Amino acid sequence: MAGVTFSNLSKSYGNVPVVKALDLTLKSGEFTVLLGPSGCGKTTLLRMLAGLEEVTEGEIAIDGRVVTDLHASERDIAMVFQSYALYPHLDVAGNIGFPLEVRGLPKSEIAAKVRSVAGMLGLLELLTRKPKQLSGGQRQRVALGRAMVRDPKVFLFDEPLSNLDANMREEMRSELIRFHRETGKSIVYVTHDQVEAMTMAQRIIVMRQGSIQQNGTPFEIYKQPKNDFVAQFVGSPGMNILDTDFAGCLRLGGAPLTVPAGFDLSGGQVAKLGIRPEDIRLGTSATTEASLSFPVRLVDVQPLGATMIIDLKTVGGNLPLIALAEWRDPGISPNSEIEVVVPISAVHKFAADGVRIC
Ligand SMILES: Nc1ncnc2c1ncn2[C@@H]1O[C@H](COP(=O)(O)OP(=O)(O)OP(=O)(O)O)[C@@H](O)[C@H]1O
Repeated sequence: MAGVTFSNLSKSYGNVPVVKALDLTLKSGEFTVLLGPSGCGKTTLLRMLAGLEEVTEGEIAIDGRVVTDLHASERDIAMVFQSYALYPHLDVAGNIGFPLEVRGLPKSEIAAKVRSVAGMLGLLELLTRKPKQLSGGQRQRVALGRAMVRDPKVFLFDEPLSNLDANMREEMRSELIRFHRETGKSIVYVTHDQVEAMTMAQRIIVMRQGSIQQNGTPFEIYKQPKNDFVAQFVGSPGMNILDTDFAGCLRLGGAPLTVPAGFDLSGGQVAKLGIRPEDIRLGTSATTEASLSFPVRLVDVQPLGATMIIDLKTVGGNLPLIALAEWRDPGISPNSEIEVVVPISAVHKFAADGVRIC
């Protein structure tokens, strides 16, 4: 099975670099998600892998074979786009079977392969429909079927679910996970949606401005973000990052903060504290864990259903802080003060340049 290696890979448009000297190896059979904000270079990287975009510098290898200068058709990959890119004049069977028609396979073999793939994707009832007679989710399944029928070494997906409504997205996420489990194929999947990344990926590559910020499992990315950018980008809502400084003691937005014994300040290197919204407890409810606690003002509460987002501001420093808790009456009204408690095991520390301090 196919692993992918990018070596010192760069891409510039004119003199604007969009992928910068990137070194990355993707394991064979892994479901890898390229995650990052709009414009960070994810699609460009995927298109270079697909052979749809020229490389400015560096090398790409699939399965140990250098493909940098090979035409897209010689790379044994299949790409599924956000826009589906189906042929409107062909029915579902025609669209799925198209790559095999091009290869000149016998009609009976094509029909058998199309039925097998359509069966896996729940499309057997729809084989004679045209794309315009299908829902968005069904169209995306046809696009997936057209990629699957080729049995490529690597599947590439470019934000394939972003045109679907929330329910359909959830359903397709489950199908893609099942598809990967059943085929064991290498998948490289581009998205800026961190929920998609967390739910489907075995490995997440977080990108920003053409460079890799972190390469890790979803657990590593969430629990041990390498810097404050990853910490804030991953999570919904993202991690709170609070500026600190030292003036005799640790201060939070200028207000003194008492830290419990065992809270290592790494010789004053800590410039920012990171706290996940779900790790914040409201009120000084009894905890046996060593914790940070400080006063905040309640700004607003936004119920989400099972949970609620609580907007807070630190007292003294006026730093915004978001907490996530089970939906209930917070027991206080806007502008009143309350103590928040955060176990020190849940506090992330970052240096002034944003790099994680372990
Ligand atoms: N053909 C092009 N000519 C010039 N600049 C381009 C071209 N294609 C992409 N870019 C620029 O390269 C940068 C990276 O684009 P890319 O599409 O790879 O980002 P992305 O991370 O996939 O973003 P999105 O999530 O919005 O699709 C962007 O600043 C974009 O404007």
